[in-house]
Amino acid sequence: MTSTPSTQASTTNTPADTPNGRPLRIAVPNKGSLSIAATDILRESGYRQRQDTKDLTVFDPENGVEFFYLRPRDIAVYVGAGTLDIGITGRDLLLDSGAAADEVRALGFGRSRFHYAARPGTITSVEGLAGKRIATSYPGVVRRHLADRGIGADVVRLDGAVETSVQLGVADAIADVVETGRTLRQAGLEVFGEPILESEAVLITRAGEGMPAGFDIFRRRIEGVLVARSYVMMDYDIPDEQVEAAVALTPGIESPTVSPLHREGWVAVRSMVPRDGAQRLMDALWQIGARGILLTDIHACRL
Ligand SMILES: Nc1ncnc2c1ncn2[C@@H]1O[C@H](COP(=O)(O)OP(=O)(O)OP(=O)(O)O)[C@@H](O)[C@H]1O
Ligand SMILES: O=P(O)(O)OC[C@H]1O[C@H](OP(=O)(O)OP(=O)(O)O)[C@H](O)[C@@H]1O
Ligand SMILES: [Mg+2]
Repeated sequence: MTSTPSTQASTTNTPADTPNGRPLRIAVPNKGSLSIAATDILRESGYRQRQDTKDLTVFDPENGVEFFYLRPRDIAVYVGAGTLDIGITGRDLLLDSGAAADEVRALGFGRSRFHYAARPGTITSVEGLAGKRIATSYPGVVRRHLADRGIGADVVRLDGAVETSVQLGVADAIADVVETGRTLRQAGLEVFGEPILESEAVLITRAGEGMPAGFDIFRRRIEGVLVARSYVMMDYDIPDEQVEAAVALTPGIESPTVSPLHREGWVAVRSMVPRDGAQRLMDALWQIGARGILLTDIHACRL
């Protein structure tokens, strides 16, 4: 990818400058596996998002940001060129683009592995790829992976449905995104070798530049939502003599809140706990005498 695309905001809500200078410009996947989860996290972070999947841009003047809905593959190119300040894209797409953009935060959705695969028994190791044809939509990632290992192979670039290329005789092996493995099985292919990389959605900014103005607030909002998703609030009542044992089980992020109860000899404890394992924690608290144990969702936070 060598060209630098220009941004063309072509909706009616083109922004004027915000009072604090120009808005922060953020690239969001317009379709594909990352699109819905990306707009969900932005909406939960309090940003205005598009109502219609055909909208190309959304201006959010209250928050001083403008969103550009772009092909996920192009997002790193815009951010690397400095045309846009921040992007949400896949780590694999960022690496494939070779753009001058850096991953600043993993976002915990759009997880996948990138693997080589072939018909069982034909190619069973990365070394076995020497002299073969490998079909992929990620030629940058694959060429680098092969070059690092000194393996010469012919990389065939396809836009999608890469798994079918072996059956059609276009390639001997493929390198592609694997999520459940269903597509590979359907095509009669099997992965071999270690995963080439593990990917998920990431926040990216331009490499070598300081963080763009306004980035701190944006990042804090996103982090607030991610923490809120992975933690729950736990409340319980416990006899005084068991408080230390209970607090050891639920240490919270900084320190749990312990408040007096009207009932003599008892206190109420409130603490954030990881969502995973919260039920086991409730069992353990019950065992040591806690009662009235409540779990509630957190929608957003600043820690
Ligand atoms: N099951 C999946 N299939 C494809 N990409 C996935 C999957 N799960 C996660 N991803 C991630 O989504 C990004 C690819 O997004 P992209 O929109 O280009 O492909 P897509 O979901 O295949 O969309 P489309 O094929 O409709 O263009 C990559 O970062 C990839 O790792
Ligand atoms: O392991 P799985 O759960 O089967 O998912 C992985 C498949 O999904 C994606 O294809 P997509 O449907 O996006 O079609 P495409 O190849 O045309 O992009 C990806 O390219 C793999 O083919
Ligand atoms: Mg696809």
